[in-house]
Amino acid sequence: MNGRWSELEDGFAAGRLFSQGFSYTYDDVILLPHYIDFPADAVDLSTRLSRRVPLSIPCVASPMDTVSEAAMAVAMATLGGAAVVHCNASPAHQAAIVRSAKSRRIPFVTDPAFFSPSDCIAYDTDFNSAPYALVTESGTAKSRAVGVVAWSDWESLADKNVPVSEYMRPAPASALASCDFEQVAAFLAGEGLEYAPLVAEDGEVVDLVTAEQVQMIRSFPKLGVPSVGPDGRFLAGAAIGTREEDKERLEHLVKAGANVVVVDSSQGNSIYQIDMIKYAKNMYPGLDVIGGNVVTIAQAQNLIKAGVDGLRVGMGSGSICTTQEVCAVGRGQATAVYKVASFAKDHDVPVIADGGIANSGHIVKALVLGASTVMMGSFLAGSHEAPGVYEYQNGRRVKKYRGMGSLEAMTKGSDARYLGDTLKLKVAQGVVGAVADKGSILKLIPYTMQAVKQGFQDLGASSLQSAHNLLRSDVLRLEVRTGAAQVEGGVHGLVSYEKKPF
Ligand SMILES: NC(=O)C1=CN([C@@H]2O[C@H](COP(=O)(O)OP(=O)(O)OC[C@H]3O[C@@H](n4cnc5c(N)ncnc54)[C@H](O)[C@@H]3O)[C@@H](O)[C@H]2O)C=CC1
Ligand SMILES: O=c1[nH]c(=O)c2[nH+]cn([C@@H]3O[C@H](COP(=O)(O)O)[C@@H](O)[C@H]3O)c2[nH]1
Ligand SMILES: [K+]
Repeated sequence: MNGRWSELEDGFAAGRLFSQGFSYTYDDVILLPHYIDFPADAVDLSTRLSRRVPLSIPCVASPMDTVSEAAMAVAMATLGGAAVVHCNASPAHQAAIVRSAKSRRIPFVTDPAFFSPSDCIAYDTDFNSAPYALVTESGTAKSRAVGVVAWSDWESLADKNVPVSEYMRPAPASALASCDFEQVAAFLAGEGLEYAPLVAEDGEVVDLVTAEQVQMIRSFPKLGVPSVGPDGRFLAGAAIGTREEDKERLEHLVKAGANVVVVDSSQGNSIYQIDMIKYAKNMYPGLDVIGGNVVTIAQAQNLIKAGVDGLRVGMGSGSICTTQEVCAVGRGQATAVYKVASFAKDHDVPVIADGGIANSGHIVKALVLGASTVMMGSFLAGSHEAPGVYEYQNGRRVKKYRGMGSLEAMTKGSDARYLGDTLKLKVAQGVVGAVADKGSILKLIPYTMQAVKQGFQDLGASSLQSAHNLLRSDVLRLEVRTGAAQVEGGVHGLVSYEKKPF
């Protein structure tokens, strides 16, 4: 071309596209197809969450109190991804969530209610929306199971004021919490049981598994290669803040077996975070520490210098985020991911593209632009595995989803993060909302990963490494979509339609 413009040059290389002074988000850009010489099923999406934490799929659940607790952690680990347990709880409570997730090898948590034989059950809600509750000697998980109360038996009682010992069913044989899904399924089938307590080695009753749950899991796509830590148990991440008291939180989490910690902040390039990273790396050299959030190379540089093993990228891109409106600071997510990943790759630091993921195409774009994983809040909120209960809004089944910087989340209970700030004025950087019921992520994520594989196939990328090679060698070509091109790229011109992705 001899430096001259050529009409045969097609699309832009990422380096050129992202250096023109625009802040682009996923919807602004489109990837041009390349050459297919392998089937979509041959695409390998295995990756790393951080330097020493491998995953078999590039999906991470956000550390938010309407997204990541034990049920999300075990489901994500089962699928080969990971969840980061939120820190909007006391250190002991957060550690208990991590412990609960790591105490089992099955993809679900039912959180049954516990009663002692002398208890009377007054309300339907005492069953935690489950068909069965457990009866133990002391009425807590830490004693021997003596029976099971079926909601249907309780419901048919004329007088609810009788102790459960009078109508409970005898406790069936227990399954060991160390059993994986297939072993639990075989145990229930072998014993001909409808349900069985799941009991840890120390005798603690962990859960109540039912044949119905086993049937439901069987109706989902085949489970992938699970994420298991060096301890042989499900992988679980956990978030911490940057206050002095977060050092004690960190100790609780390490004792509970957290495999990786995320220092959770909207602006990670701070003296507080750098000090916390250095402290955590010094105290627990075997623990991977992820820093963030960052959106620029300068921010990333400081955290990498402090010793992070992973970087969380995104400021204001989240569905519940108002940071860009409130503070005027942030960056378009496609630009942020590309820029930070371009720097982090030379330091072997994996990048998590955090926030703004609304569909599988956004995941493809994030990964191809250099991220190793995507972190999702709204995409996973509203699922069976997300904390909270379903309610109805205008006839739609929804679950609450809220920003961790919303007033409601900031002032929740004993939120230690803001205790020191009681005299300061609090300004929200997030909203409280609701998202539609998404069913189980054990179904949603496998279908989403299949869609991502199809995107990779169109690009001629058989793995994340190969996608990153195409990006860095400028073989990958992109363009910015005009407003009209974005409309054209969506469904348009129909009187009505139903969007049923799978
Ligand atoms: N990714 C995003 O775009 C955003 C995320 N969020 C989420 O909201 C939650 C809260 O985020 P932030 O408000 O950024 O939390 P943060 O804990 O980083 O900051 C809260 C305030 O405390 C100050 N602070 C932190 N450590 C301190 C220390 N040791 N001494 C004195 N002051 C200290 C900070 O400077 C800031 O003013 C997080 O879960 C975060 O992920 C909030 C806004 C934007
Ligand atoms: O500006 C913000 N105010 C908030 O209150 C807030 N809470 C979470 N986050 C960030 O949003 C990410 C999840 O975004 P999505 O719902 O789009 O997946 C999360 O992973 C966070 O990075 C917040 N950002
Ligand atoms: K936003």
